Amino acid sequence: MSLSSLERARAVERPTRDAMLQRSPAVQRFWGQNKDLFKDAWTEWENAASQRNIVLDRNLYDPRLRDAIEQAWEDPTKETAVKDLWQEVFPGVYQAQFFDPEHLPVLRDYLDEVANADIPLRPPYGISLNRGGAMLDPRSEGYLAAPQFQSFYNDLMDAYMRPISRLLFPDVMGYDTQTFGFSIRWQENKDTSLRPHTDASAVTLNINLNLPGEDFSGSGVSFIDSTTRRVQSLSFTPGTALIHHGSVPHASEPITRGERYNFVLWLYGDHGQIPPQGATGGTSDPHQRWAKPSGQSDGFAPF
Ligand SMILES: O=C(O)CCC(=O)C(=O)O
Ligand SMILES: [Fe+2]
Repeated sequence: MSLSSLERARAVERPTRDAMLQRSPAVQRFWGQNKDLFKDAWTEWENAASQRNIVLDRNLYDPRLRDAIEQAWEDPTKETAVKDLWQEVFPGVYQAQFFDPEHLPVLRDYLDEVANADIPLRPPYGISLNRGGAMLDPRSEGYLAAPQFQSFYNDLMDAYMRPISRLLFPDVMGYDTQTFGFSIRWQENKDTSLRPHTDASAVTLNINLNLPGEDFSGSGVSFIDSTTRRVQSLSFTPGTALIHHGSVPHASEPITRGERYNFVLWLYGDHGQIPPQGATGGTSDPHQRWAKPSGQSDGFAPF
């Protein structure tokens, strides 16, 4: 009897955490050789599993953000309503309510089902290996290839993140064709913090996925002003997001109690290009900002 893709994906022997941390060539081969198998397995899982009744759609967004975004797509000259929802909370760092806390359980239930699917998922290992996280973009090996998730992710990147980035950071225009993303789960005594760093992105959107009442202690993200050296710690409430140039130095402070969940999403240009330091951005008009670039993914993954 022949096994289904889902059964075969579940049966594949997985690389150890040590091998992943060492980035051994065998790990690379593992993801490369099983790429199509895992993609097929996610499709099969989607058609069969208990998450069938979970719908990932625009109801997840904060209603004010969703309305403003939808109006701007209809009439880009109304884009200021989107910009007005973002507050500059540190030089070059903006905050807004992004997902609706009341609807976040839908996304979190879905991600729990993903974890239970028992299909190998590659955790993010940019700066350290995060146990509870997953790669989200098709350019990444071992990404979350479930079709429903992918259409939600694509809409988030194309309809929300890119125009918001262009509005807040005019220099990002043209350095935003490529998408990249991962999820993180911060846990006390496990994956607790990240040292100060910059991201290899033109722009980074960091969206909190904690549910109302799902509290944690510590785990702020501190930002460093490159000009004044001032440091400020920013904290997340359920569904809030921060957006900043990847070049703004930041660090994840230790989590001391509970868990914090988030999506970290990047845009950058073809071949990993980011805007030159100090660029102010050319002149683009609203209709150019509210448009999806025609190019394809260049397949380049920063990590
Ligand atoms: O703690 C956070 O949410 C920030 C994570 C981060 O900076 C990164 O993954 O590059
Ligand atoms: Fe970062």
